[in-house]
Amino acid sequence: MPAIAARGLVKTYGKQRALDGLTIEVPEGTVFGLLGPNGAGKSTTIKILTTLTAPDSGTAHVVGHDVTRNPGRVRLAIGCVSQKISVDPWATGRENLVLHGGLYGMRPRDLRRRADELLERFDLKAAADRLTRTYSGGMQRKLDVAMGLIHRPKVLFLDEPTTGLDPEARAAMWTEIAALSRDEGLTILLTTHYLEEADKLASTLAIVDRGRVVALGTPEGLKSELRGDAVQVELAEAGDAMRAQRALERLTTEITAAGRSLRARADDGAAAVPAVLAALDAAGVAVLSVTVARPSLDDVYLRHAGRVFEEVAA
Ligand SMILES: Nc1ncnc2c1ncn2[C@@H]1O[C@H](COP(=O)(O)OP(=O)(O)OP(=O)(O)O)[C@@H](O)[C@H]1O
Repeated sequence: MPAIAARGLVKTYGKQRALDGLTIEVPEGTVFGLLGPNGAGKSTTIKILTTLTAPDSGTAHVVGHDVTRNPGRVRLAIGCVSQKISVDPWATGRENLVLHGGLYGMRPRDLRRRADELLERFDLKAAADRLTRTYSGGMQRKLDVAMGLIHRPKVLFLDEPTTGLDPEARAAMWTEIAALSRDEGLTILLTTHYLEEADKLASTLAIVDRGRVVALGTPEGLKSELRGDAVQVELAEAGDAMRAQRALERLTTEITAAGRSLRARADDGAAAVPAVLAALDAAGVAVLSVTVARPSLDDVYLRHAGRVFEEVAA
């Protein structure tokens, strides 16, 4: 039985179709990433799976319980860490954990022990009895995740767990999330805008666009579907994009233009560079740079959603 199974989820807000038949299945003990730009439908999916809102149609089960028929069972089995930090700034780290565990009706002795265990695990022991308003963003985020785990859930939902963190705190959070799934067999569903985060953490990835899953697989599998290298050309003038596109048609495939950037694919990118430069020069197109890279998740996104990820996110 999968830990999470959602089939054909549809959710509409007024005229806005947030989910348009989204289907995912998450095996127990794995980290599943929902990757997509702002407005793709990631948070709406989490809201449905965590019983905060009901789908217009479709079904969803979490650890075997139907989210609409049996929300109480689902809530006991899951931990949620929402996009916004939910720690009480006027309580200490330990108090936050105890307050949160109390909501689940945990017994005081067990709760104290579990709070200590989590403070230790998230390296917050020294700060445990300080008001959390004195914590750094990274520490607050760690406490937030610890709160989500207080009642020993089987499935943890993390909605953009590293948004707003500096690179160091982000890397530390990645280490924690990977360890949670590896050491404790926790099933984790996370949403992210960061291609790098999805690449690093998720064993399976669903790329979401306009409320649907447009690509599904392991990060490596998705990347290896793409043949050859990605060639990116920065033009001096956006007005040259059409001419440049035509000049590259015989040398590369899958050419797309966005502003002054052109992306294309070539079997051997490095070998294609001189020919690309020569063809653009012959067409009278001024070039600022040409770069070649192995396919990234960005290329996977472009292939499946027909758009460049960063642009959509911006
Ligand atoms: N309560 C609401 N009322 C109206 N529209 C909503 C509501 N919640 C979400 N939407 C709309 O539904 C669409 C999907 O939103 P959702 O928050 O699920 O996307 P997301 O992928 O999580 O984006 P983000 O990365 O910004 O959190 C968006 O167009 C959004 O504006």
